[in-house]
Amino acid sequence: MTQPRITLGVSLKMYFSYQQTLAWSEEVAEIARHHPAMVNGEVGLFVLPAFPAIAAIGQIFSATAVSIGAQDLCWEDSGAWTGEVGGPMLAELGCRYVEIGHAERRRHFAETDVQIAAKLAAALRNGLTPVLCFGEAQQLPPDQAIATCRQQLIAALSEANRQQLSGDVVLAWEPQWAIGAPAPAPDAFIAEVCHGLRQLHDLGDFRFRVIYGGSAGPGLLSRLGHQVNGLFLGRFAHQPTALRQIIDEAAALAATSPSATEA
Ligand SMILES: O=C(CO)COP(=O)(O)O
Repeated sequence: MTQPRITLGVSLKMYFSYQQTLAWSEEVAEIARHHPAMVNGEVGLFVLPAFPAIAAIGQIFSATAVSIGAQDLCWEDSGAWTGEVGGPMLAELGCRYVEIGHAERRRHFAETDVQIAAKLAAALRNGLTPVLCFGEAQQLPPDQAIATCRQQLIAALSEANRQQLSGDVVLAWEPQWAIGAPAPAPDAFIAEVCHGLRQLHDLGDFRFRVIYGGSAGPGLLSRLGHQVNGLFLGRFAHQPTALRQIIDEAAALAATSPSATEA
């Protein structure tokens, strides 16, 4: 499948109630139905709600270009895994994306590199595009941040590589210190690290898009230009008007994309 020139993702984390999730999705679907860059596929948007809202927002976004996904999955496909949700059910529900390894899951639920690698393989095995989250814990110079991220990526992709799986993977680089902060990481730092991450070519048989997350909001994409393939949004997409502004910025960027197929 042809990739959008700019990819935007929104994780709603656990911020919204069920009804708030539906109301927000209705407003975003309305934007997506009319935005030329979304209708023509130049700007892609995926939305990751809490599990119970997946089916309902799948209906809301059904006649739009917006893809849906989940914020996590089990590394096993079925069986005695109380409380877990497997990739086959996510695929059945119409998910195209699944987030893996977010810093909050590592921190609060003690997710390990081994579990994250198994989840990534489970996603690919079930035809889901992993949104692989990674990022350095402390502020580091760009070269050290890239080296730290590279190690995390090698670990996260190891099981998929061992099983000779391939496919699209969204690399959602989120410096942990920039998540939930008042402002994103400095523009020049984001640009340099994303450039470095896009130069990593020895990670396996995957097609990567590198998107930045961590207090990303309106204005950032225009400032970064073609240094990134897109953004992974949290709080600053809660207002549909702010998300529309970011989609406008993505559309402007897509229109000046150096490549017809990939930013
Ligand atoms: O973690 C993030 C996206 O998953 C970023 O969240 P914030 O933009 O709210 O910091």
